[in-house]
Amino acid sequence: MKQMTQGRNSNIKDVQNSWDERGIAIQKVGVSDVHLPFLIKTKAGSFQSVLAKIKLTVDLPQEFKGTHMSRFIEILSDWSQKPVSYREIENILTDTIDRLHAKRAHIDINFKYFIEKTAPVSGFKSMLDYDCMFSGSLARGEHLDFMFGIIVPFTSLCPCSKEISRYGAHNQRGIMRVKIKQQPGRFIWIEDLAELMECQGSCQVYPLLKREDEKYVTEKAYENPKFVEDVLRDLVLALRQVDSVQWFEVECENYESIHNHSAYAAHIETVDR
Ligand SMILES: Nc1nc2c(ncn2[C@@H]2O[C@H](COP(=O)(O)OP(=O)(O)OP(=O)(O)O)[C@@H](O)[C@H]2O)c(=O)[nH]1
Repeated sequence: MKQMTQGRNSNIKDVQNSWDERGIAIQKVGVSDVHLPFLIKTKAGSFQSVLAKIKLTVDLPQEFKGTHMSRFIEILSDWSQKPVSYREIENILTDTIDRLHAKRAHIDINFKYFIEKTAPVSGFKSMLDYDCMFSGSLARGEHLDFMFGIIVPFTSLCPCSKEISRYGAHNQRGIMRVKIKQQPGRFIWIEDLAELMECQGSCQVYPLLKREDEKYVTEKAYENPKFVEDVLRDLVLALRQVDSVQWFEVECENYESIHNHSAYAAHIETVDR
């Protein structure tokens, strides 16, 4: 789909290329809220077709009036047909720097990714959706600065409620948001990070549960009560164990069933190796 970007319409004025006198270099200019089908590489060696929401930008020197917006869409349209993961993000950004004659390029790709879950007792299979984000920044001649983010749902059961109540304990669905940066060249599969994260709640969530599964998850959460702080701390310990992780940001949020507000905890860490 790559098209000629120059040499056409030489009789139409190129306003973008005209001079700007305000002396302001722009740090990020480009396109946002671009929705495109993208192919995301899977751990199994294939790819998943997702609906991606994309922001792609470059720097613009102070002397130019405007960037060439059409070229961002040319680039994204080309890449929407090739399976993408960490390495391809670097290639997309190199391509963007070259085609926009820029010094730096940045991309955010947000998408829903599906992973098959197996119900704990019945073994029924179903697909759970995870919100994911690839974010990359590249300057000419430098290493890719890549961040991977994922949101994973979980069940939590309150240890205080369990301790003080004659019956039951309040429990709820929560979410963990994790963003990680890894050593250059290292990459963790979405499937592996999701699995590591969802072990940290009182119990995992599943799209499809039969009665025997429902009994199992109810009792499992009851045997494994956790405050939002417990979930966060266990997640921090688990992320420190992933040897390629250099930096992470973690947020946990419990949509409390006894309040109309959430319990929230957050932590940012540069891992000391
Ligand atoms: N820079 C800039 N471009 C805009 C803006 N609004 C619309 N445009 C775009 O201007 C584009 C056309 O300009 P270019 O992308 O430079 O197109 P072109 O000159 O035909 O293409 P090239 O030969 O690749 O430079 C259209 O894609 C419009 O989307 C804006 O606010 N800023």
